[in-house]
Amino acid sequence: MNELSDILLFGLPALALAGLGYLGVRARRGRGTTPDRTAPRAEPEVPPQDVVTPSTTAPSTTAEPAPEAPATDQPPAEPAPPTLERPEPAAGRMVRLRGRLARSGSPIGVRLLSVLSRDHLSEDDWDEIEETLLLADVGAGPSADLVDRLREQVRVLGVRDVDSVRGLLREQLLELVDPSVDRSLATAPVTLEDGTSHPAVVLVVGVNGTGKTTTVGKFARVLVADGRSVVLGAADTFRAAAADQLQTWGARVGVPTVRSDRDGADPAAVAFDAVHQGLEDGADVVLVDTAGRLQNKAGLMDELGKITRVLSRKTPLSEVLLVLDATTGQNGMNQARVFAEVAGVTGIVLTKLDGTAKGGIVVAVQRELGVPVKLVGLGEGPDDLAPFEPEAFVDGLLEG
Ligand SMILES: Nc1nc2c(ncn2[C@@H]2O[C@H](COP(=O)(O)OP(=O)(O)OP(=O)(O)O)[C@@H](O)[C@H]2O)c(=O)[nH]1
Repeated sequence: MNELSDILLFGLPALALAGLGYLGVRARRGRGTTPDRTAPRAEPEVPPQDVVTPSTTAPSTTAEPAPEAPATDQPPAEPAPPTLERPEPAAGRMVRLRGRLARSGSPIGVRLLSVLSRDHLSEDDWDEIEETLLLADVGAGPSADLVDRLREQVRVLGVRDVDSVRGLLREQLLELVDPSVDRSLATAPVTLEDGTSHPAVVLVVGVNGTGKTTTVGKFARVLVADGRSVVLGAADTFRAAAADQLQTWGARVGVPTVRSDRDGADPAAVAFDAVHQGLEDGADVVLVDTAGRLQNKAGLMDELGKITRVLSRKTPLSEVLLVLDATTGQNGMNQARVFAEVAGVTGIVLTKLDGTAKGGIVVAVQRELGVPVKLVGLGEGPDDLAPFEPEAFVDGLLEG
């Protein structure tokens, strides 16, 4: 009953507000609501929504040019809708990591190989190898395992030349990252028992500043590049600018954003409205950004618990992605544990992997949580989000 009243109290007003925030699409089509006054004014390139098709088909990536303004005293024509961006396909983006790591200074692969190719490997050398792995956040257990296995192989095979050592190291690192894990993202619409088709709902959680909103924006582009229709839900109602930020990301590729105009609105209500909108539009995927402030575990549990409860009453959650900042090391691991416990995480997005020598956190977080890394952030560019590929990752570490 409480939950029902939550929806009645917060859901309905937020639905109305979200209607306002729906980039003006309804207003422009003459359905009587007011246009979105909160669309970021500093973004003149944001197209009017009626250029965009927020429904089952992928938004057109080129907009029709506006007709010439008539030379009469009629009201001035609307400005020409700008061309929507055409995001790059996501396949193969991981290879960028190599170049990005090379710029980061001391990739672990270079350090490991320089020790491993010494003529006689002393105890100190093996300690140095283990220390390098630890500094890269591989974690104590996996680092010790890798050193043991390498020691054994080097002893048995007696290899010293750099190419053979590189081969052994590559094999061992790959085993730690585990290429056999299923890293696919559940973004296909789901058919419920009653035969109705629902959008895949992806909830994105994580601590502020890890790159959550940016990741949701980049992920929308990945999906659009793949021909999917997407609705964004700005359930990070704690920071008003986060909704603007998300809306701008979406508008660049013709994806609508459901948001509330009220600071501190109920995030569960906004998330609910986003899913409702996705259903109404027949969208393939609804991506929901959350605030996830980690002031205390109970607060987080309340907030995320309510969002998941309210959403799953409408449609099942397809993915809960935890965004972690690769540069935060052990601190990131502590956050990961709390979120995994609270939110039922199904995949990790590791951001800021560019420019850090701490890529080993991929191994640590997967081992600790038993959840695979599915996406990685490789920079601040709009298409710098890549599906995680173990081979390309290890090659990036070794050859960066
Ligand atoms: N170098 C780099 N920067 C990134 C990456 N992903 C995100 N960022 C940057 O990280 C900063 C924080 O990103 P946001 O998306 O605002 O973080 P957030 O977690 O949503 O933070 P809140 O909205 O405050 O909750 C921004 O400057 C992003 O450009 C990445 O993969 N690499």
